[in-house]
Amino acid sequence: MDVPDFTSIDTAATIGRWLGDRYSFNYCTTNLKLGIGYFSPISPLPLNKVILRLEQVNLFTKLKTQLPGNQQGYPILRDIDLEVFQGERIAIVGSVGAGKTSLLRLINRLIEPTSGKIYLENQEYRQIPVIQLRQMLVLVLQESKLLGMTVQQALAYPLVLRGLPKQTIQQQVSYWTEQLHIPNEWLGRTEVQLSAGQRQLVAIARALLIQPKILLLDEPTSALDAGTASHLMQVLNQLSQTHQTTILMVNHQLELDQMFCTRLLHLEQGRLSTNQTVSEIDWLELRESLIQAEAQDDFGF
Ligand SMILES: Nc1ncnc2c1ncn2[C@@H]1O[C@H](COP(=O)(O)OP(=O)(O)OP(=O)(O)O)[C@@H](O)[C@H]1O
Repeated sequence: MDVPDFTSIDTAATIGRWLGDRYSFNYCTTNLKLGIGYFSPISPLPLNKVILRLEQVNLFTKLKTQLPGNQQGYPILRDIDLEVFQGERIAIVGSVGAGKTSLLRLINRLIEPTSGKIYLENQEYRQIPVIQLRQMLVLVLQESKLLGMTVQQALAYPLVLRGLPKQTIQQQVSYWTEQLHIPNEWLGRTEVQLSAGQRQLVAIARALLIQPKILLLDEPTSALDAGTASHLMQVLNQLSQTHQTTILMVNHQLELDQMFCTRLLHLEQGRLSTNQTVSEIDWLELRESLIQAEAQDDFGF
């Protein structure tokens, strides 16, 4: 995408169009559409089991130099109430710095809320041993590390920790690498020998190998080409339908959110302004609101 032409007379309109492309229903999704064509229709979910619940969750980050009168720190997430049903596919959108990644990190317990409670299958987070929590939910961030391992070792590692027999581990690794079209040549490579997109795909494969109940994905297609992204979404779609895996995904491509997800959360300055099923969303209004918020953040209008 080209950057705006700041010399243009109609700068605001140019920037608006530029930002608009980012939230476009067509941007980067031409090939995705082909993939989406393969999606089996989203079957109605038996929304009968709440798997995750957030109650009045607030997150403040303390600044090193606190301003007088602001001893609480900087607000990142405010008054988040959320119920997630098993098998839901939830898109999280919001402009830069709205708190999307922080929400995923909270749910994955990489950070603790300043106040409020989080429950997984009705058990309060602090009562669940972290090791057990890590097996139930997995977070894939945009930048994933292989921690000095080869791809093969990194993929096998979570299963080795579980003490599974070598043959089972090999079968599982082969199954998921095949599913995600990860070629055998990558298996001997280390992190520095992989592109950003290859690393992203390997990180997702590793998450799927853990077979979590909840999969947290931070912009899972950001480094992938359209064809690979489309294939990934098909795999995730199938996983969600066959295993009732719950997926929460930060993603800026609204068309993909509309096709793949069952519900959408819109975060605005740390608050949940929208929490609706995809059929209830006014997509054009949402797009406009995202563009406006970003223009305000970036350009002050
Ligand atoms: N460890 C931290 N210390 C201080 N502030 C932080 C920390 N982590 C996040 N923040 C702040 O919290 C806010 C939300 O950050 P977060 O990364 O969750 O936003 P986001 O919606 O994921 O943004 P983006 O779309 O740019 O990834 C930002 O203002 C950010 O500067």
